[in-house]
Amino acid sequence: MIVGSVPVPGLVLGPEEVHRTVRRLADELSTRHEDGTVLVAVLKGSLLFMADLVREVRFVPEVDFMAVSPYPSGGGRVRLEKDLEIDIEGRDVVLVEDVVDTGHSLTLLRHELERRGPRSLSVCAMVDKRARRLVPVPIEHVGVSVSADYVIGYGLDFAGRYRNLDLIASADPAELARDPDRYLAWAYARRPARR
Ligand SMILES: O=P(O)(O)OC[C@H]1O[C@H](OP(=O)(O)OP(=O)(O)O)[C@H](O)[C@@H]1O
Ligand SMILES: Nc1nc2[nH]cnc2c(=O)[nH]1
Repeated sequence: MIVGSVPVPGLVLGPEEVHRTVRRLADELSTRHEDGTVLVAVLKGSLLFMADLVREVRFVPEVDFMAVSPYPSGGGRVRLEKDLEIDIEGRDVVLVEDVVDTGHSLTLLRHELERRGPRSLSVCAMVDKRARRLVPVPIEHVGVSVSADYVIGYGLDFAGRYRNLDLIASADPAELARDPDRYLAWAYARRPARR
């Protein structure tokens, strides 16, 4: 979105809508899951989402973390950077993702978790960029589907910025590549007042 000569991101979900979305997803999970369900967050982007989700679910979750990263050679290949600490065989597992883009990361993660023999496995993703998908992969619980190419906020960064925002916005990656701080003033002006 361009206002005058200053490009600004498009708001996808404001802080209230983010919170409502997390509550809805937590309700969905709570109808299907019971105490002991393992919530696996994918680092680093799922940091805020996971922190909010565990406070909204109505069962006692166990939490663990994984991380993946693309091979430098590219081509959509992804490798596991950090593995779980717990054994998930026979457990109900929910993978908590901030965003699904091409689907390469989620495909690897689903495969990795499935082969360990969980009792059930589902995915809860805050943002689904469906139009960008290169590999079809199931997502059982979706927060918001967006047509944007690139989103920031609520865990999603550009060069380390914007993760700590309570909102989700679409942004122009070319603009961010030119100036990673481009949207900081816009974003910080929208931070909720401190309680
Ligand atoms: O569907 P894909 O194209 O594979 O993209 C999705 C991946 O991208 C994000 O991580 P990111 O690489 O931004 O790392 P970060 O969470 O550590 O910032 C997200 O957490 C997924 O793991
Ligand atoms: N920040 C950010 N990271 C991503 N990784 C994959 N897609 C995205 C996105 O839209 N935004």
